[in-house]
Amino acid sequence: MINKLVDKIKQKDAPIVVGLDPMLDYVPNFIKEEAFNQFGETLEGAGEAIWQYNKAIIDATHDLIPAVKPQIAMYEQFGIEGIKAFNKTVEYCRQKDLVIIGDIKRGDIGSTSKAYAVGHIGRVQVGKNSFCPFKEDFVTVNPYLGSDGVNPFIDVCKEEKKGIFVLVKTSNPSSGEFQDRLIDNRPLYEIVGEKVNMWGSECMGDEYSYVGAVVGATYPKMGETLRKIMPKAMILVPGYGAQGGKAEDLKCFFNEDGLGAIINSSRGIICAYKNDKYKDKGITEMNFADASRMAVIDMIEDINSAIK
Ligand SMILES: O=c1ccn([C@@H]2O[C@H](COP(=O)(O)O)[C@@H](O)[C@H]2O)c(=O)[nH]1
Repeated sequence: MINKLVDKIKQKDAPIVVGLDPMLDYVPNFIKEEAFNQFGETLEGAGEAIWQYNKAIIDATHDLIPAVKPQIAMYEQFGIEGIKAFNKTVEYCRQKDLVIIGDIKRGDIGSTSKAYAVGHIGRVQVGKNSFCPFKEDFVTVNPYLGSDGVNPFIDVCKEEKKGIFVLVKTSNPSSGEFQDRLIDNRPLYEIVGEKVNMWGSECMGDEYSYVGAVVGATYPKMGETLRKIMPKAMILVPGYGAQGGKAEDLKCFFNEDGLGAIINSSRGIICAYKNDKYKDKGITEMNFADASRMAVIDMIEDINSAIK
C-alpha cells in the first residue's frame, strides 16, 4: 500500500491528503434539512447528513488527490450510526481508488492492539469465514504503550501489505508536555523517531517503508531533525492551514527526491465554503463542494511552489 501511496502522489503531483472530519456544524443546512426530514433529528439523521456531506466533497476532489484521512472521532460521536457513515465513506473512497488513512490513533496492550489492527487494516476470523471490517489502507498508531502495542499492527501490515503512521511529534500546542521531555539528554520524540526507523526497516516497500510517522507542520525544526532520523518513513504532516502550519515551513519534511511527506488539511478543505476567499468567487452553501475543489487546487499549488 505504501507503493500505491507513493505512486499516486507522483501521478497526481499532489503530496496532500484531505481530512474528512465532518462535524455536524460544518454540514450545510440544506443537507441537514434533507437528512432530518428523512430520519428526524436523530443519530441516524446525523449519520446520513455527514455521509452526504462527505460524498459531495469526495465527488468534487477525488481526481486531484492521492488520499483521504477520515478522523474516526467525528463519526464515533454519533455511535453506531456514525460508524456506519464512516464505513460508507471508506467504501466510497475505495471505489474512487483513493488511499485511505484511518485516523484512529489506537495502541494498547498486545492482544487489544491486535484486535484493533485486524479490525481496521486486517481480517477477523468468524468460523470458516474471514472479514475485513473497516478496510482502511493505513491507520494512525499511538506508540506510547511501547513495542507491545505497535508490533501487532506491524504484523498485520506485513500480512496485508497495509501501513501505519506512528505518532512521533504531534501538531497540538501541548504536544511538548511529554513528547519533548529529555531522556539521557534527548527529546522523547527523537527516541520514538529512532524506533519508527527501526520498525520500518523490517517492512520496506520499493522506496518507503510501511511504517510511517506523524509529525506536525507546526514544528518544522523538529520535522527537519526527524526527517534525518527516519529517512525511509513517509511522514504524515497534520497542522497545515487551520492550525497555522505554512507551506514555506514544509520543505524540511521532504527528502531530496521531493517525496517522503504527505500534508493533511481537514477544515481548510471541507469548510472552504465558509472562507471569504471562496465566497468572493461565487461560493454559497449550495455549491460548498466546489469550494473544496478550489481549496484543494490552491493547497497543491501552495505546497508544490514551496517545496520544488
Ligand atoms: O498531530 C496531530 C495528529 C493528528 N491530527 C489530526 O489531523 C486533523 C487536522 O485537522 P485540521 O482541521 O486540518 O486542523 C484532525 O483530524 C486531527 O485530529 C492533528 O491535527 N495533529
